Order: sequence, then structure tokens, then C-alpha cells
Amino acid sequence: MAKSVAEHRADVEELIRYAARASLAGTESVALEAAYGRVLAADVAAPMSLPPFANSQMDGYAVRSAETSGGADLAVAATIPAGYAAPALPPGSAAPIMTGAMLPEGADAVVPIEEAVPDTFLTERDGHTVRLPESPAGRFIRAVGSDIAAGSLALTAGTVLKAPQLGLLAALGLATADVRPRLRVLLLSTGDEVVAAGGRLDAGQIYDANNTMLAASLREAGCEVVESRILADAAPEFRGLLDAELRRQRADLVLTSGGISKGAFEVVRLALEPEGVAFAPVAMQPGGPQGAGRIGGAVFLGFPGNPVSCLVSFEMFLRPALTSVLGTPAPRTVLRVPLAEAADSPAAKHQVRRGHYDGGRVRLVGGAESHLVHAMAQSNALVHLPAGVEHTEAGQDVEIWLL
Ligand SMILES: Nc1nc2c(c(=O)[nH]1)N[C@H]1C(S)=C(S)[C@@H](COP(=O)(O)OP(=O)(O)OC[C@H]3O[C@@H](n4cnc5c(N)ncnc54)[C@H](O)[C@@H]3O)O[C@H]1N2
Ligand code: MOO
Repeated sequence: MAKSVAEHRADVEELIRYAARASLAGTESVALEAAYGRVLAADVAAPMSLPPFANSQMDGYAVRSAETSGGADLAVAATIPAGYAAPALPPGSAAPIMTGAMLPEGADAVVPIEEAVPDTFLTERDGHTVRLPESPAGRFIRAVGSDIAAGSLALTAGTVLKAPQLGLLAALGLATADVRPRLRVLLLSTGDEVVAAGGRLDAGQIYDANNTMLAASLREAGCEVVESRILADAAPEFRGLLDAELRRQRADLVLTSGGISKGAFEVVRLALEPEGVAFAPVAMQPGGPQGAGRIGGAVFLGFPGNPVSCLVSFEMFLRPALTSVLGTPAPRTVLRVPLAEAADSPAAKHQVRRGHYDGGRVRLVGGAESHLVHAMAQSNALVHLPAGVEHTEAGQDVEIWLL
């Protein structure tokens, strides 16, 4: 009997937990520019306060609030631009101050230039006075540490570094981040008919779609990908080439496409089944044939050769396992939306169709067959027609995952 989608997902997650043991335990230091999408290996404490000094939130005048009660005419003191140490504010005066400039000693409020009379900047040199309204203490002042205090927790271990988090680390003056090593994936396409893009096609051959597609999915998920194509007719030859690849470069996960179903030349299955890798069908369409197990110190997953089956296998099994174990990538957005047309699906299988969601309904794109790469490229969602369902009416709600 075929495994259920949930059973296979649990098996893949357990394998990925094993594959990720080195990533989860390790640390590498990377420059912030290279840290996008990486996962913090340890808590980060703020090495300094933000803001590091009290400064103005507005272009205006720095004042002693007590000297503004009921509105006041104050002598114009020396201008304070951003980026300089401010001299103390003389009593009875107001210092022109720019946004981000250091608050002078003695000042405890800032009056925006729009509220000053006149509302253009005057200079100390001309001996002017300026009329300012009453302003309470603290007005338009950004206090030291009001964003984060030195020594407090800035980011926790396990945080995925995206633009906002990288902005914080940069503001704290940190040039590098300690992140988890990425999962190393050896990605292999198999089959004598498969030729790398740009190569010459002989009769009966096709271009390799899977390596490019899966490499993109894996990189987006934060993995380090080593790609290769293995052409081998016989299982011992396949095993020899795979071992040679694994000696050449360490891998946590070996991911193959093709060569695992019922044909006469299924080299992946024939080579690895005797070593305990399981090739059990999953009650899913496409992506029914699946291989999973361990080879040497690495984890092995075998996806079926059809490109749509590969994408669906990645989205249904590997991507959720990576999210759950490593924290990247972010989970897919799941919605329940009306199906634009009626659809039939096999009751015994969880069918995953490709669809286009327009914000209201989801329309199926192409048929259920797993060779339809053009339709796949037009879709922006996976549409789930679960096991036990044979017919879905137009307008009925279905679960979709936004791609
Ligand atoms: N008698 C049966 N035949 C098949 C069954 C079955 O249950 N009984 N299952 C079918 C299903 S479903 C699938 S999916 C495929 C899976 O087969 P394999 O994983 O062994 O893959 P291949 O036979 O090597 O290739 C299948 C298909 O995909 C093309 N392919 C392979 N690699 C690539 C690549 N890198 N880029 C683009 N296209 C690729 C290949 O040429 C085949 O057309 O088996 C069914 N058969
Ligand atoms: O499982 Mo296959 O992927 O239906 O085409």
C-alpha cells in the first residue's frame, strides 16, 4: 500500500534533521553583505546603545524647555550640524540644530523650524533672536538607548537575516554575523536522455530541467548546492560515480531526480535499494515515486524524473522539512479560496495541481500530467485536491499554497 503524504513528510523531516546536525551545531562568520537569508547561530547582544547619543528628531532649535514657558524670544546660538560634538547651550539661547545632530548639554527639547518666528534659520553671527512657542521637556528628542540599550539582546539565535535584521546589525557597527553553516546538497540528474542546457540534443534526448529548477528551489531555501549529472546505464557504475562525487565534495544531502520508478533502467533505485534506501510509492500525484534513506554519512532523497513531479516533491516534502528543521525558507502562504472550475481527481491520491490565483479565485493551469513545464511556469500556486476527494465543484473552496 502506498504511504500517505503525511507519513512521507514525517520521514523526510526526520532525515533532514539528521542531515542538518552539522549545520545546527556549527558556526561560520560571514560579512553582512553575504549574510542575507542566513540563520543566526547565536544570540547577538548590542555592543552599543542606539541612539548612541541624545539627538534631534527635527530640523529646528534646541532649547531649555523651562525657558520657553508661555513662548519666548531667545538669542540664536551656534548652529549644530549632524556629525559634530555639540558645545553646551548658553542660558537664554536657542541653537539651530539639524535632524540627527547631537543635543547640546543643557538642552532638553527641540522646536521644529516650522514653529519658529521667523521660520527660516538665523545665525548666531548676526546677533538675532528667535520667537519660539512653549515646548515640554523631551519634545522631539531621541534619547540615548531609546531604540536599544548597550548589552541588551538585539537578535536571538535562529533568526533569519533579512533586510530589517541586517539593518540593525549594521547600525550596531557589526561588520560580520555568526551564522549556521548551510546544508550542503549534492544535486544529481540522471538518465541517458538528459542533456545539460546548451549541449547538443541527439534523437530521443531532452534538456535537463530538473537540476536548474531544484537548484533554484534549494538556493532560495538557503542551501549550498553542488550540481552534477550522472550518466550511467548500470547500477554498479552509478554507485561508483556517486561515491566518487561524494569523495570529491562533502554533502549532507544527496538529491537525485529520475531513475526510481518501474522501468528497466532505473539505475538510482537498482543501485540504492540493496543498501536499504526505501523506494515506496506515496499516494500523491504527481510525485508518486519517492526514494528516501541514508547513504554513507549523507541523507538521500530521490525525486521522480518528471519536472512537475520534482517541483511538487520539493514543495510537499523537502521544503517543509527545511523550514521545520533549519528555520529557512519561510513557510508557504496557505489560503482557502474558491476553485474557478470543476475538477476531478483520483480518490486514492492527494492530487497537486498547478493554478493561477488572481486574488479572488484560483484557476487551474494545464492538466494534471507531470511533464507540463510551460503550464507550471504560468502558475503562481499549488492547488490541493486531497485523498478521498473525487470531484470538486466550481466555486468550492480548495487549499492553495502560493509559490
Ligand atoms: N509502469 C509504470 N511506469 C511509470 C510509473 C509507474 O508507476 N508504473 N510511474 C510514472 C510516474 S508517476 C513517474 S513520475 C515517472 C517517474 O519515473 P522516474 O523517476 O524513474 O524518472 P525517469 O523515468 O527517469 O523520467 C521520467 C520522465 O522525466 C523525464 N526526465 C528525467 N529527468 C529529467 C530532467 N533532469 N529534466 C527533464 N526531464 C527529465 C524523463 O525523460 C521522463 O520523461 O515514471 C512513470 N512511469
Ligand atoms: O508521480 Mo508522476 O510524478 O504522476 O508523474
